[in-house]
Amino acid sequence: MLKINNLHKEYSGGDLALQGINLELKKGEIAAVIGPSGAGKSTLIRCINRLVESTAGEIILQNQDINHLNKKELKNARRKMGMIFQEYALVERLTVMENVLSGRLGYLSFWRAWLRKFPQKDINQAYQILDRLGLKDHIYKRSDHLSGGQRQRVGIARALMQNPDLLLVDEPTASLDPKTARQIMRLITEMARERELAALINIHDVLLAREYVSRIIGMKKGKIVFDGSPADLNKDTLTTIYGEEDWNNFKDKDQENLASEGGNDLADREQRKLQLAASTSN
Ligand SMILES: Nc1ncnc2c1ncn2[C@@H]1O[C@H](COP(=O)(O)OP(=O)(O)OP(=O)(O)O)[C@@H](O)[C@H]1O
Repeated sequence: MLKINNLHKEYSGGDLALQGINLELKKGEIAAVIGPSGAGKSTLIRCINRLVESTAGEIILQNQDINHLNKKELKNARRKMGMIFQEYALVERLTVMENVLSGRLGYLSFWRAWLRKFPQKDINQAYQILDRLGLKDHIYKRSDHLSGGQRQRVGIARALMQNPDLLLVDEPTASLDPKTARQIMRLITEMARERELAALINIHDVLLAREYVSRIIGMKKGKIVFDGSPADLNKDTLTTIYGEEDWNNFKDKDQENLASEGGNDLADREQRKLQLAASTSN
């Protein structure tokens, strides 16, 4: 559903953020993008919906060449791409419901959008999604009265309201505590699976990526240097992505992180330990 061919991005200051990215994502496929700071992860995600204009290369989304769409065509194509941001990007003074409904703005006529006059079916859909995401009791609260985890759920709900085919997710857990981060990552991947959405998730937390997605894309200096399953992440591949480090401790660190993650029930933690053991056994 998404095919990226030889994508380049050079920022005006001369930074070569993307240097020949080739990538294909199938319908319903969820991939995490990992890599050191400055690798180009955010730039890649933002080039796909043209929040950042790429310098060369092709982005084919459902047979449309995104880089060559006019304004109206781009508006329509963007409806199919739900974006979830690290800092939530909510309108703070608006309620949860108003923020979620704004995911439908791209579908309304100019006057309906101007007057914020949403059809009843959109309002019903918003209630359903908010219920599914555990926000039923917060629907009419102002967004700035919510916790970080609740705000990110609103961000997820708004993206889902677009009825997207692709989720573009930029560091969704970076501002959250470890337990909330896991809940958010679980929700994003669950919702994508339920709706058969493809998703590209830029995330710094390798453990979370490894736990929740089956495909990991590793970037370094604007290039893809790893594309494989979580089980393929080992000392050598981590060194390729992040550089030299004592990765022997990586497994022990997993266990420490588990121990410090208070509040999870035992079964959940045992399950995670088993997954970690399986993925580090080679
Ligand atoms: N708006 C911009 N103008 C100029 N250079 C930029 C801009 N945004 C990013 N860059 C540069 O492009 C390169 C890639 O940045 P990008 O933010 O995509 O990396 P990243 O992997 O997402 O990093 P991080 O994990 O720290 O967010 C970096 O060298 C960065 O300095």
